[in-house]
Amino acid sequence: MSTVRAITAEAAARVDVHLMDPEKGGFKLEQLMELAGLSVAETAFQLVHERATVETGSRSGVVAVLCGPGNNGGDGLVAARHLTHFGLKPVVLVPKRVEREPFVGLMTQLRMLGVPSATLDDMDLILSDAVLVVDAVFGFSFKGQVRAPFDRVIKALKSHEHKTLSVDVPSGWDVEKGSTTADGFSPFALISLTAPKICSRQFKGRHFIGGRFVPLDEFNIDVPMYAGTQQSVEIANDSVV
Ligand SMILES: NC(=O)C1=CN([C@@H]2O[C@H](COP(=O)(O)OP(=O)(O)OC[C@H]3O[C@@H](n4cnc5c(N)ncnc54)[C@H](OP(=O)(O)O)[C@@H]3O)[C@@H](O)[C@H]2O)[C@@H](O)CC1
Ligand SMILES: [K+]
Repeated sequence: MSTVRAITAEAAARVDVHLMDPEKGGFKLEQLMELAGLSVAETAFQLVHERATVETGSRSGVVAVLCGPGNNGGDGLVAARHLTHFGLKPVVLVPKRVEREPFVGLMTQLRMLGVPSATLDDMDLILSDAVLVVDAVFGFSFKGQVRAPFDRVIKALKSHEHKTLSVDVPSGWDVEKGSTTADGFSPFALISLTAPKICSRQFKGRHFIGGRFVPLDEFNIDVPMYAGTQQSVEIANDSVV
């Protein structure tokens, strides 16, 4: 079995900076976020269909997308937009609005598509109704103890972990140490962007890699073998080293 090397939070931030340096990577944040969000949406769509819920009509087809105040949250907003075009029914929950781009534009795009934006008061209802929950609350820049109002969000995610896909890092996990409590939040699926973070060595669920924009060999990262037009690849959950 082939292995995939995990990277530290610091290495992940370094890759980000390099990619967005006009003299080096030449990317804009919006471009990377679009590709990251597309890979999240593709994976979420696959998981919804595997669970045979949309086809049987037994559930609502609602995908709850919980978005935090950083770029992880931005990935969630992009994913919600793609999911609408894929024929699913996302509902976004953004507990802390960010009044700068690309967040403002992404929220406008969602409004134009008629994607509902829920409040914390609706959270429990929406999570219960959802066929899949996308956790885009915190990514590789999360530090310390979860602060309000996100403590409430992480607690609610715990109750729905059996149907939660986490983006990049299970929210609330230390990016290196992982879950710091034995009975902590443990999502059933994770999509690591670019490369798994160190904490994912302890992750036991279904593990995907997405964010297909890193040049091969450039950062000493194990870029997975994406097939054809695929934006994400599933890896064996004990293959992260
Ligand atoms: N190259 C790639 O792979 C790409 C990756 N991308 C994505 O970007 C993600 C990294 O994004 P990021 O750096 O903006 O940080 P992220 O983790 O979303 O959160 C920061 C926010 O959380 C807050 N916050 C922190 N700790 C907290 C606490 N304890 N309790 C409460 N709040 C806390 C913090 O607030 P502050 O501490 O600043 O007040 C800040 O607002 C990455 O994981 C991936 O998903 C793509 O979009 C682009 C290409
Ligand atoms: K997350």
